[in-house]
Amino acid sequence: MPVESIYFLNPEDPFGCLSNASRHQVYIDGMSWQTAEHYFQTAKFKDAKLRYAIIRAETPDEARRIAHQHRRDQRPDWHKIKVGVMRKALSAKARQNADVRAVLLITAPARLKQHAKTGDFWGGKKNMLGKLWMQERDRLGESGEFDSLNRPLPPPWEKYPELHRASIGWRMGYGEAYMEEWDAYFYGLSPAGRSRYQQIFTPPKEWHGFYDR
Ligand SMILES: Nc1nc(O)c(N)c(N[C@@H]2O[C@H](COP(=O)(O)O)[C@@H](O)[C@H]2O)n1
Repeated sequence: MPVESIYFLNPEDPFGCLSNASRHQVYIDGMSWQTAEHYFQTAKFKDAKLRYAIIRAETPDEARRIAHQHRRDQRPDWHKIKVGVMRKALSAKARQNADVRAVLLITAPARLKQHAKTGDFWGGKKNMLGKLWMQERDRLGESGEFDSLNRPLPPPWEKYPELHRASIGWRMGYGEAYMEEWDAYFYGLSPAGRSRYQQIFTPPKEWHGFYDR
């Protein structure tokens, strides 16, 4: 089954809380930051005055604008550390904001992509921001139900497409063993998890009504 892609960029859009510009505070390195963007843009500099100007910027766009204006004063190792800085920002944002965490987890197993208008690093071809979000999603779901949905057990029609629904193979041999495994997996999910699973794996015509058995 093809994996869908979810795009984000503007904070007002349905998955906009994944944008660094969304209005979610983060608490990192002993202080509170207005947005993840404020934290990220400030981290580029060592100069205290400049850092202060970015910290106090009224909007995340303004923080980014000031940082870009002073590009030449960036710390020399910035390109080596920037991915780690971004990872730290996203992790704090998801762990400290329940609404962001809920949206992030419900995106599974879709691919996350920043719909950047400019640049190919955080969005575009490289899509580093999307990749970091997916890594954070995996970490958050590691021991929980969302991990089961990230790596779902495929439904019987995807696992053994050679067996038609009425086949005796589902009552004997490998089909039977798989059906037992699948039942244990599916009925082990919460009602919300089962509902999400059914959205992801819509049965083909032959298997219509399967979930209502
Ligand atoms: N608003 C917006 N529009 C674009 O087209 C973008 N590519 C981005 N990217 C975001 O900007 C931050 C990093 O930028 P710089 O490394 O300072 O260029 C980061 O939050 C990206 O997600 N934003």
